[in-house]
Amino acid sequence: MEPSTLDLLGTVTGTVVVTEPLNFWGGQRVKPRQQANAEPVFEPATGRVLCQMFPCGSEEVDEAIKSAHSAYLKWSKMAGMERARIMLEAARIIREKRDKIAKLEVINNGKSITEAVVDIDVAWQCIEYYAGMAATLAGQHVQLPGGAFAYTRREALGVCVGIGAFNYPFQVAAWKSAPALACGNAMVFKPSPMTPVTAVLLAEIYKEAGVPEGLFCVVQGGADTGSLLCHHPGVAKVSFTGSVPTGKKVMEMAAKSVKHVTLELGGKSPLLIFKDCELENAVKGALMANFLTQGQVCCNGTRVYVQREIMPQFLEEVVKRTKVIPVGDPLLDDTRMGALISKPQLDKVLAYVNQAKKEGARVLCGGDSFVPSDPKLKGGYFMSPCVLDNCRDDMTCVKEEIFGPVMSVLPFDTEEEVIKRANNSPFGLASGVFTRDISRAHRVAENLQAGTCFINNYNISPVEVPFGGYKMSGFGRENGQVTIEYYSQLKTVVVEMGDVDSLF
Ligand SMILES: NC(=O)C1=CN([C@@H]2O[C@H](COP(=O)(O)OP(=O)(O)OC[C@H]3O[C@@H](n4cnc5c(N)ncnc54)[C@H](O)[C@@H]3O)[C@@H](O)[C@H]2O)C=CC1
Ligand SMILES: C[N+](C)(C)CCCC(=O)O
Repeated sequence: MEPSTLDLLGTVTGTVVVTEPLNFWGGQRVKPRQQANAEPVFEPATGRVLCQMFPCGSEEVDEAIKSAHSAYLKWSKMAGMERARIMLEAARIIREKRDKIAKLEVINNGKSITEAVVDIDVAWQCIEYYAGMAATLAGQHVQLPGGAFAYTRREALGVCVGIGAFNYPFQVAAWKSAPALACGNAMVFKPSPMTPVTAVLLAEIYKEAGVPEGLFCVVQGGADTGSLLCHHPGVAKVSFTGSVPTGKKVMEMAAKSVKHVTLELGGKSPLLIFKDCELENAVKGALMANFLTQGQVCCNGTRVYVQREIMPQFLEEVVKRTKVIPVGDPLLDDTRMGALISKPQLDKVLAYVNQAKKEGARVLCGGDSFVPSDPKLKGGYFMSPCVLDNCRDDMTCVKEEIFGPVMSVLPFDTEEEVIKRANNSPFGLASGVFTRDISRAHRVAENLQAGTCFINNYNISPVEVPFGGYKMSGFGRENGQVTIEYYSQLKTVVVEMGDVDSLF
């Protein structure tokens, strides 16, 4: 019997099997055309197969894009207020189904339910926020000589493609689709092949809210399906979230037909903790900067620079708190850290810890695979959160994005020195500073080369503020007013009121 993926309340880890089709276009779930190349999708907390992911081939991608295009023709002609009303309804439905969506997200992603609930809240807030902006889209009127004038129209781009990473499956689908839809576009979304099960819920919710059929489509697949989308002539824009190497490929593919591109890529963000900080907040900030979603967060502040005078107190406190983070069944309310996304990801992160040891870092806590006492979690991809001391800027753990719960702590002496060291990275997604000196805080924020700087907190990303990278962390933004510009184009209309003054 096919369980309904939204009939989950009361379920526990290790019990859900998803058999319903995970593609969505033409206003409904679509069965995969072929069973070839199926990939098992795992429940990270148990290592059990949750479902099969059947990648879409070129005919399916084509169908989805055609379906999105016909919806775009209707949607883009509607008034912003009309679009807003439907988007607000979608936000309301997400709010209503929040706990069930969060539960499925946990089962597929492995993060704690406490975090997943916040993710789903951020998703509906994002849709609500852009619903509010849909009716504000407007052009300018420009008076010209002789009674002539011009006006500008802010128009949709067409069919936009969203490609997501595994760490925030539902939220990233909302972050991309909300501004896209507000501007009058349609979207074809491809989730990560490791987390295919929740994007289709968003598609159903948009449909229930009243969008034209095909406006938000979901195609499943990995790199091959992704490149079909990036090469497709019917696509106007690709918004990509993922790693730097894949981002480069996406940009290259999009360049062939000059598609618009937004790239939200990886990071190795610095967090600067000055001796005049409020230490307890700085410690809490460092934990928030490193351990959300088992450390698999692009904007994490994984290079923690601590001013030498307060290093002993900082380390003592941060290690004390890291050691007591409850790791285990992600569906339990008390759990604060669940399982990493996959066995290969867990092995990769553990290998980074070993490499760090070889290069001279000292493990102050964690860094080992972890087997919870509950027997059903024996096959899960858990590890104990890790703090590394004795780090230097030239170590692998300080230079490369680990994408796991590993914090590298480094001492510094002066502001000038630490800014230079913090900026010495090809990445530039986020950064943070803890200090009580307000001039220093703003000076540091000005001088750090990153798309975001958090002052006296970390990893707070309200939908009202832009999020995105500098340097190799990408370009374009998500969230905030400015993202409207990344999902729309400006037309200038020039109007003559007199006779044509021809030179010929
Ligand atoms: N800046 C941001 O907002 C975020 C960045 N990331 C970054 O993503 C990485 C981890 O996520 P992963 O899912 O492992 O990244 P990934 O780059 O392996 O995959 C991301 C997405 O790209 C697709 N893809 C892979 N090859 C493709 C190709 N040739 N053409 C088109 N699409 C292709 C994948 O199927 C997946 O949907 C980390 O580096 C992390 O920092 C993750 C989350 C947020
Ligand atoms: C939600 N937040 C801010 C912790 C992370 C969002 C970026 C990402 O998708 O990794």
